[in-house]
Amino acid sequence: MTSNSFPTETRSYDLVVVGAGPGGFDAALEAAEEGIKVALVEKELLGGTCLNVGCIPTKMYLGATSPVEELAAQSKARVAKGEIEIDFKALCTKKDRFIAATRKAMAQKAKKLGIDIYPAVAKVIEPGKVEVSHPEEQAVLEYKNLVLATGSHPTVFPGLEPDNETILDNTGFLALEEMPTSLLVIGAGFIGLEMAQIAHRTGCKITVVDALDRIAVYEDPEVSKALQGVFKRHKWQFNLGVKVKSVTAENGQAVLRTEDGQEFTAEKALIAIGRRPNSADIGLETLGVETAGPGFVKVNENLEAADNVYAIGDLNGKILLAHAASHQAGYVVRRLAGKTDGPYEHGPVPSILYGSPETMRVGLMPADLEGQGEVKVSSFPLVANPIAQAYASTQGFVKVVWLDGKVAGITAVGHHVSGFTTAAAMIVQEAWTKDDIHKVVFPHPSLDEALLGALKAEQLDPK
Ligand SMILES: Cc1cc2nc3c(=O)[nH]c(=O)nc-3n(C[C@H](O)[C@H](O)[C@H](O)COP(=O)(O)OP(=O)(O)OC[C@H]3O[C@@H](n4cnc5c(N)ncnc54)[C@H](O)[C@@H]3O)c2cc1C
Ligand SMILES: NC(=O)c1ccc[n+]([C@@H]2O[C@H](COP(=O)([O-])OP(=O)(O)OC[C@H]3O[C@@H](n4cnc5c(N)ncnc54)[C@H](O)[C@@H]3O)[C@@H](O)[C@H]2O)c1
Repeated sequence: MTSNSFPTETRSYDLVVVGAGPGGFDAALEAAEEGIKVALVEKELLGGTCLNVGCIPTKMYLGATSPVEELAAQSKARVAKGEIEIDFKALCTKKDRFIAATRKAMAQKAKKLGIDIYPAVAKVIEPGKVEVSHPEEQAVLEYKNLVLATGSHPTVFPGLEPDNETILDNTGFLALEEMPTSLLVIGAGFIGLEMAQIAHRTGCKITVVDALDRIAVYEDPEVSKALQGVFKRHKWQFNLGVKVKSVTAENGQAVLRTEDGQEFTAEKALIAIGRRPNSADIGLETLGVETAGPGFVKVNENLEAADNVYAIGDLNGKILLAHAASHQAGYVVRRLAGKTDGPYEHGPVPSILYGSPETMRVGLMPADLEGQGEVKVSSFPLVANPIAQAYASTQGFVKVVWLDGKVAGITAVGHHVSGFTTAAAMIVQEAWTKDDIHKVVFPHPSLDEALLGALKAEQLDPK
């Protein structure tokens, strides 16, 4: 990390940002672009969870291994045959190089904008003052405004703790030099399902265990069902509605025991059961900041946790997504620059579970709208779409959710459905009626036409 030398005297800034993930880095960058004097403190790596052990490495793996699924689909349709061999070592090198180059570019951009970067642990010592410490150095930074963007870490419980050799969390999984031959995936959420797909594509046998009775629980139940249907055809073993008692490393194997007495063994286990905020040890008590649940920082309608102290991104627990953190950063900077004085509003935030199939969701689903008006759904199966046919990936559908005749939400499951997410977000944001469909020309042939088909389809009561 290109760093600022540690000062012996106290330095003063208009804005001190703690954490250089998508929230903190974007806040620092946008503030500097507004002419605000900024210090950015990061104790590990520029880019935070997302760049180093989250969004980006998982997508590098999913992208590189995607041809495995595409060939498998064409081979089932008997139009192609053969095998794709993934050079996992080469993939790891490519991923590491790309991430390092991105960090370097980030540091250069920050330097160009005059941001002082401190590679240090930050802690608020009193209102208006942050101590930054490094093994050998320490300094105090004074702030007029403070943005806390310290992110989150994997949830662990006694008995469910990674050693990052046999029992992995996301960081351990992404540090593997070779994929295991079998993997126990504990938690069928975003991380579990994306990482299970990566491992599956390298030939790994997958066993999924979740406390709930369906996978991808944040998705519409029909989407979860379709997703699970595809993974079952991949011969993944599902054990849902099961409470995990412990997972331990025994003789070089991962052994999982459930509360109902079942035992599963595999070469490795992945624990992906949610995230907890990094809110301990950052000096919140000196600011009188309140937390909720496992420590998510409570913020007001302006994302303020205390006077002139903002908490954004995973730390406030509103939406644990990188683009949500960046959007919150943009709002805070506009507020500091005097460009807005209204409350934070974000409109529909899209969510995508990557892989093949993918899921996309934006806006509200029928379960969110109970008792709110006349709710209808219309859908279109991918099997009737020529591009889905061309890719021999016809499992899945697009579903539009209507509230009182206006689009309130859109979801989809299938190969490459993330491609029309931004279009879907705009349609939800503008709350299209059926008449608005003619405002935009949809290209032909395209997967987007499945979205058009769902918008045009008969509106029915939700199941
Ligand atoms: C495997 C995985 C895949 C993901 N994929 C996606 C995806 O595809 N799309 C998506 O939108 N989201 C994804 N996410 C979620 C996304 O990574 C987070 O929502 C996002 O990183 C949150 O950004 P943030 O800035 O709030 O925090 P973080 O990115 O966690 O950054 C916080 C930073 O603060 C630093 N820090 C903490 N405490 C201190 C301190 N006291 N002093 C100095 N520095 C400190 C940390 O070192 C860290 O660098 C994924 C997450 C994981 C784990
Ligand atoms: N593509 C993306 O946008 C993406 C990808 C990865 C992660 N993320 C973000 O990271 C966050 C964390 O991901 P995650 O997969 O860890 O969490 P998650 O909340 O998506 O899923 C956690 C799963 O673990 C299960 N679970 C919880 N406790 C359990 C227990 N004791 N035993 C068995 N199962 C248990 C839950 O029922 C749930 O299905 C997500 O909320 C998401 O916001 C996003």
